[in-house]
Amino acid sequence: MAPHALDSIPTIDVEPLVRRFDDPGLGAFPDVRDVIEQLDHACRNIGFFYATGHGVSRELMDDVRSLSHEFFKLPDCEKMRIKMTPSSGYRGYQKLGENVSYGMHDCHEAIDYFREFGPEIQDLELAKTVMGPNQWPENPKRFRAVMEDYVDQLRGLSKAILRGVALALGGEADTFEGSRAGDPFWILRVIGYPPKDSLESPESFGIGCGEHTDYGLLTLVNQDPEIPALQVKNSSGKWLWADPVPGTFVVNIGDMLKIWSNGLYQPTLHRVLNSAMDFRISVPFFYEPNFDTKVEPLSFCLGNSKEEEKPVVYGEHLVKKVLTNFA
Ligand SMILES: N=C(N)NCCCC[C@H](N)C(=O)O
Ligand SMILES: O=C(O)CCC(=O)C(=O)O
Ligand SMILES: [Fe+2]
Repeated sequence: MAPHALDSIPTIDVEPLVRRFDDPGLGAFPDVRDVIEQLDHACRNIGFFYATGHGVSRELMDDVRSLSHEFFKLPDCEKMRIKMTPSSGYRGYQKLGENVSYGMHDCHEAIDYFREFGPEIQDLELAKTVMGPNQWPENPKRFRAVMEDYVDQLRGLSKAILRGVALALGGEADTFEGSRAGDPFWILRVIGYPPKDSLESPESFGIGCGEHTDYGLLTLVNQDPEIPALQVKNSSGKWLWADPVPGTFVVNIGDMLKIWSNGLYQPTLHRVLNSAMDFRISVPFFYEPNFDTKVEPLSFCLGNSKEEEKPVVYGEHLVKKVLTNFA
């Protein structure tokens, strides 16, 4: 069935999935079935939804963003102490305009954290590009501990949502575990979008973040309240605002889910416009497959399209993206 273009982004209360996460009969509960149906609808038709009932406290979500504000307010020389370079595995701080989307300098500064590799991956030639220690600032003092706690919680939440997505596709709940995504790579991007009229040469930048799809399985975005900035392109090509709804995550699917679902769940183009007068923070968490996994259509998804999606090794896809982002 062709996707049905939605004119608004649905909200899904994922609480039953979170509460019953470890129940072996997960897919049989009526409340879980209800969530699965909503997930299927959202993933087929728009690839985006707001998640409520996710169990991450409002205090933690707010804390993550306010520590990020504090960091970006520091003088440049202090921020540059955790500068991202090729030898840091592209992990660390990038100043305004360093990230590039399709040739335009994005109007944001950011810190990238990537999952650190265990010994099995350390020997992989492919992993060398993004290998290195994560870089944590000395200030704010609580930054590292709070972000690490946040990553732990979002890993658990993403796994729970993906159990629902797996059931929605008609697979077993643990489809995205084990050798597919049981040892998930992840990325945390702490992003700051300055108001454009605060810049000395606004003409040298593109928009906050140029249109793109995300690279992996699932993205969970925690954005500042009251600043509409994120836009999502629906299947009729219309840009919809994903306005902030305090206490929710904006969730979207990534490139790898398209391959695994053989085209049924397509990642959606989105972009960021920073037209507000205030500095905006957004902290997306990207939950990805195992770094060395070969992603190919799931056997029970082959019938979703006449053509078969081409397999890719997730790590190759990521490295290619990272290298073009900082060209
Ligand atoms: N890990 C993820 N998904 N990061 C998204 C960054 C998107 C901007 C990037 N310049 C691009 O064009 O892809
Ligand atoms: O800032 C946002 O709301 C989203 C950023 C984004 O799409 C990304 O970093 O992939
Ligand atoms: Fe994105």
